[in-house]
Amino acid sequence: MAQRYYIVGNWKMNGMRTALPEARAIDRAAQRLPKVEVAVAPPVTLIAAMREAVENIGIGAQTCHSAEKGAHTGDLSAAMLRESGVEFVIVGHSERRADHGETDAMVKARAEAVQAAGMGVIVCVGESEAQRDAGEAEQVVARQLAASLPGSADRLSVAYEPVWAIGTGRVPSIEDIAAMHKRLRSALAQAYGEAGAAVRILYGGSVNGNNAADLLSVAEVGGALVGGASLTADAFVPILAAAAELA
Ligand SMILES: O=C[C@H](O)COP(=O)(O)O
Repeated sequence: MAQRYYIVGNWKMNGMRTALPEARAIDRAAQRLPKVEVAVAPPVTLIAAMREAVENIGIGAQTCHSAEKGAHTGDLSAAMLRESGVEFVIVGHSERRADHGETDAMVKARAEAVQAAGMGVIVCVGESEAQRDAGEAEQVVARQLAASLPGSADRLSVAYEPVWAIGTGRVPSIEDIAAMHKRLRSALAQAYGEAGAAVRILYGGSVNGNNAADLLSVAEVGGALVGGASLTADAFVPILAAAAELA
């Protein structure tokens, strides 16, 4: 494949300072596996310490506000996150959409704010189990993507995460992942023309060391967004190794 696999660990609301040795071990593995682009999005409270602790992995944030500043108690702007040491921000994760009512329009605005601050952005989309069962997964996700995408493909990645596969140990069939990623690729071409081809499409949802090779082998899967299995080096490094093996 032309681009390096992009393997991103999303620590969600996990990790105190006692987790920093895990980040250091992931960092050492990433140094040994230069064919893979590795990143971790820790909770905001760990960003500064992780910045000090690692050299070979990217560091990201898990969400941000779309405004530059103002009366938004508890929120952080893209520029603040950049100053704190991150290079990318995940936006539109299904947990943000469900827990905080983030709409497609909000996701789009956040993605544009992240780009305006000069960082990479990962826009997440995915169907519910009911939508998958109703045979509507592709249409729903394509619609969600079209409404969530920023105006530019600059430093953009997309993560396809079926909601029902997150943290459940269940993954879609290889055929279903292939069909969805193909659909997303054509949606990106429609949105951005030629520039859409450079956008990496990650798969997320119960990725682990045992299934990573199969999932990353699917056409148009350019990496993975990993939750639970990114919290320890023991679980995460086998995923990085699988990507390196395929690179
Ligand atoms: O952002 C990561 C995803 O929500 C996947 O989480 P998971 O690997 O624990 O299923």
